Formats: sequence, structure tokens, C-alpha cells
Amino acid sequence: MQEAISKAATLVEAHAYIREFRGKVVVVKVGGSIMDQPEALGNLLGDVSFMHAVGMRPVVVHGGGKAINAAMSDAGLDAQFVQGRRYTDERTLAIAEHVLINDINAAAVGHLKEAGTPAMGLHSLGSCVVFAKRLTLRGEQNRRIDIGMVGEVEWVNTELLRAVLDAGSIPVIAPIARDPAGGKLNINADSVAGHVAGALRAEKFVLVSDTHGIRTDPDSEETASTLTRDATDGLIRDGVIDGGMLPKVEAALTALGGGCRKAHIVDGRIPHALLLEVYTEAGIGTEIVL
Ligand SMILES: Nc1ncnc2c1ncn2[C@@H]1O[C@H](COP(=O)(O)OP(=O)(O)O)[C@@H](O)[C@H]1O
Ligand SMILES: CC(=O)N[C@@H](CCC(=O)OP(=O)(O)O)C(=O)O
Repeated sequence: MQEAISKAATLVEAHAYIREFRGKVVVVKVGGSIMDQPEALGNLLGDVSFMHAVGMRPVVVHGGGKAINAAMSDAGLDAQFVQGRRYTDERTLAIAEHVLINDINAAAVGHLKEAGTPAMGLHSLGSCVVFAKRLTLRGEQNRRIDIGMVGEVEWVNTELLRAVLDAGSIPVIAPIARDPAGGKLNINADSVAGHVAGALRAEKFVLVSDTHGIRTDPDSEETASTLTRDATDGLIRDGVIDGGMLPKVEAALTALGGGCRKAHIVDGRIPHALLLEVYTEAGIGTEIVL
């Protein structure tokens, strides 16, 4: 009986948030890191379906870095990353596009549809909503680093995204962009998601990854519940935030700078991490604030 009563209390707690967030856009970035667990993607998209059912307007942006690594290894190619971005030559781009769109995007749309939720894949092999120019990274002494066919977002087609949302469907975006000449560029999925969240002025931007949040100490697993831009700058300088966390922090700041209200990094290995973040008082993970 006590268990049943506490379930009802959870529903009552969620009710206030359901009302607050009805009609609001939430951009959910699903990291490739959680796709190792066979059930994880389906479970997470089950939560996204729940959000849709209670009136939010979710937009999904997915990665797939680990699956691209595996496909590159099968093709005899070594994966190389610079500042969290994959060095991308023509063969790598073709592999990334295939894995991201034919495998992961199709699976994500399939999971949502199976859960009875309308969803539409938006990507470079169909209706693309992300347009980019070539990214130049800077290294020591401001030296230019060429990482090949990698893009930085210039423009997001919010009109098409809003049309899909208005039709009651969930846009599912893969991180390959088109450039002005009609070519294609590989983009880190966090960066795509940050620009989408900013351009849509989303209520929330949730990056779902394989860490409890952002570690603030190299010798401990402890993570911060909130971090300011200045604090993240310091942690990047000290090397505590590095690798795959760099584009996440940058994406959160891009989203907030564009007018998104809140940005969080949560652990997709925790069941229902997304629902805990959005619909309970406690929240989880790390919130980044300006
Ligand atoms: N300060 C930090 N706190 C947490 N994770 C960090 C930090 N710095 C680097 N990382 C790394 O970032 C990884 C998440 O990035 P990534 O592997 O690209 O995930 P995803 O596939 O979800 O985008 C973590 O697993 C961790 O190894
Ligand atoms: C340029 C670049 O790095 N693109 C990424 C796109 C996928 C991605 O970002 O996947 P995760 O979210 O799983 O890391 C890549 O090729 O891995």
C-alpha cells in the first residue's frame, strides 16, 4: 500500500511540471556513449515519448561516435579526435553518414513510432535542417588545425523544425550538415544540438551522456550540480574538462546564448534520467548557467 501511495505522490509532484512545460520545446541530445547498452536508446526514447504524450515538444539530436569508431575499424581506418571532433576525410564522412542515418537515425525514429509517437528523421539524405561551413580549430599559439570535412553550424532551418513540431511529430536530427555548395560536413552532435536549442529558444536543453555530470576534480568522481561559464573556463584551462566534454560545454553555452532557458548534462545510464531531470524537484546531473 505504502508503495502505491508513494507512486501517487510522484504523479502529483510531476503534475506541476507537466503543466509548467506543456507546449514548451525541449532539445534532447542523445550521446553515442549510452548506445553501448542494448536497451538504453529505446528506454531513453520511451521517456521522450512520455514527454510528448504530456504535451511537451521534444526535438531529438543524436550522436553515434562509438558506432562510427566500430565501422571505421571494420573498414581498416583509425579514428582520430582533436578537441572532441573526429578528423574526417572523404571515406570517414561516408562511413559516418551511413552509420548515423541508415542505422542510428532510422532506429531512433523506429523506437518512437513503436511507442506510438509520430517522429520524422531530418538529415542530409533527406530533409536537412542544419547548414554549416568548414570548422577551423585553433591549437597552441593560435595555430590552425585542419580536421578535414568537419563543419560548424551557420544556420538552422527553424521554420521546417517548427512545421514538424506543429504537425505533432518529433524531429530526429542526425549531425551531418550541408554546406552552401551542396556538399556535406560532419559535425559533433553536441554542437548541432546546442545550435538547434538556441535557434528554437528551447525551454530546456538536455545532453544525455555516460557521466553523472561534470567532474570538477581530476582525482575524484564527484560532479557539480551547477557550473557557471567562468567556472567551466577554469576547468578547461586546468584540463579537468577535456575530450568529449569540451563540445558539450560549448554547446550548452551556445544554447543559452541563443535564448534557450536551461541547459543540463545528465547520465543516460540512470533509468529515466530525462524524466527525473524535467519532472521532479530534485533534478540530476550538472546545470550550466551563464
Ligand atoms: N570534467 C569532466 N566530467 C565528466 N566527463 C568528462 C570530463 N572531461 C572529459 N570527460 C569525458 O567526456 C565523456 C563524454 O563525452 P563523449 O564520450 O563524447 O560522450 P557522448 O557520446 O555522450 O557525446 C565522458 O565519458 C568523459 O570521459
Ligand atoms: C565532427 C565529429 O566529431 N562528429 C561526430 C558526430 C557524431 C557524434 O558527435 O557522436 P557522439 O555524440 O556520440 O559523440 C563523430 O564523427 O563522431
